[in-house]
Amino acid sequence: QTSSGSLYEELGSDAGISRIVDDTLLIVLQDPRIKEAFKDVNMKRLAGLLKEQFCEISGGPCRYSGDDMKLTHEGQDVSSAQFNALAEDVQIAMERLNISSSVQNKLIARLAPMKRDIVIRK
Ligand code: HEM
Repeated sequence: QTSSGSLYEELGSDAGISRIVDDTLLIVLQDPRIKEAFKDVNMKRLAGLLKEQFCEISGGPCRYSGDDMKLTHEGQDVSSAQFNALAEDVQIAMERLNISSSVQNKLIARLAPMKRDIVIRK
């Protein structure tokens, strides 16, 4: 970890983010709290978009090419508990990849503000 390093670099750049996203989605598909929501979703496509998104929000060189979070999750009826479950799954994936908790917390902190767009239901 260099002093000039962005969160993107701390996460292991493209290869590291790729592993985080792939592992997260495997955990999500086993997670009884949220797996149902993804049963008809093209997971390969979702993985590609999440990689772009995580890269961009961590200060990497990618640009997210998907739909905005509000539009995407409208009609999914995502609850606050489900949002928290997904964030927890991202954290579990990072923990298993031996990413330090300070770096884990930084990524989670950048995902947290998306909650207001993703969760409509109170
Ligand atoms: C930190 C939280 C989350 C992030 C960053 C996130 C991010 C994304 C992204 C980038 C996409 C792809 C957008 C596109 O298709 O253009 C997506 C799609 C989707 N998300 Fe989320 N999401 C989050 C939470 C959730 C939760 C909690 C649920 C449900 C339990 C959920 C359900 C879905 C579903 C079902 C799709 C696929 C929509 C479709 O292809 O029709 N998401 N999400």
